[in-house]
Amino acid sequence: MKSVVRMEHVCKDYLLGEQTVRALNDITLAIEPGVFLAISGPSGSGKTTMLNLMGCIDRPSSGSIYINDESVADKSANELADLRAHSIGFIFQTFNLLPVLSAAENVEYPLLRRKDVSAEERKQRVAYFLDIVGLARYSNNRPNQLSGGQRQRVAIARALAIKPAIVLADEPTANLDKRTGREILRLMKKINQRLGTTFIFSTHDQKVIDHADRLVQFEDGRIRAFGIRDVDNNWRLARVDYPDDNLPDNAE
Ligand SMILES: Nc1ncnc2c1ncn2[C@@H]1O[C@H](COP(=O)(O)OP(=O)(O)OP(=O)(O)O)[C@@H](O)[C@H]1O
Repeated sequence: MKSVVRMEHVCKDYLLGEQTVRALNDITLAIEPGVFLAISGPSGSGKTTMLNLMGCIDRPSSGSIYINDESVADKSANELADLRAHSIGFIFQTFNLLPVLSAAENVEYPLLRRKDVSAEERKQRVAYFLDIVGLARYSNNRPNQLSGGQRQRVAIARALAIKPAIVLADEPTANLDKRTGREILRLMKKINQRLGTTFIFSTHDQKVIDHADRLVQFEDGRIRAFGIRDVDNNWRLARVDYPDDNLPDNAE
């Protein structure tokens, strides 16, 4: 079956002084195109690490990662940058807009790397995606002339401008008030349904999880459960058990 992201036995270790921290422990999963997938789990469980690996911002310590069924293991830094520029949009908790650029220029920015997109098409895409996120009137505003919700809308338009197969969003509503956060999620969902873009986002928040149609629950760098909505819109959760689950904490 075709997948937008596939991981096989992926581990990620960070070196912290003398100590090795295992942030991801033997992750295997495949994500189908077009899903609206939440990665949930407590702080430190590995969500951001997972998104960084999916986005080819970082490399795994071991295991294999495939984007659109193509292995990324042998790609150079430059080839990974190209892959990101064509296939992966990013949305961050802190928006990460360039403060000296207008909303339109921020949306245009990732397209400047794309030699296959003409100046004319760049303009059209900027206008189209600013319109999709409801900000056509604000195209000349700089980020500090926009509200938090509007800034995140610009970031969504920026992520979409490359027409990515996947949008990765690290806690996209964490810095927004509840109402604005809900609006941003509804907007992401609308785009998911209208354009078929795969959205993968991390969150702690049950209200955010409620918008998803797929769920991957993390705990201590491992997948604890996979979730899928059934026909009645209820979660059907498949728990993943590990051989060491029932060992007492002091077991050798
Ligand atoms: N650059 C790093 N160097 C060392 N350890 C790291 C680094 N980045 C993450 N870690 C560790 O890896 C583990 C997973 O971190 P990660 O940021 O992926 O978790 P998270 O689920 O996204 O947490 P949060 O919800 O707080 O953002 C944690 O134990 C964290 O301390």
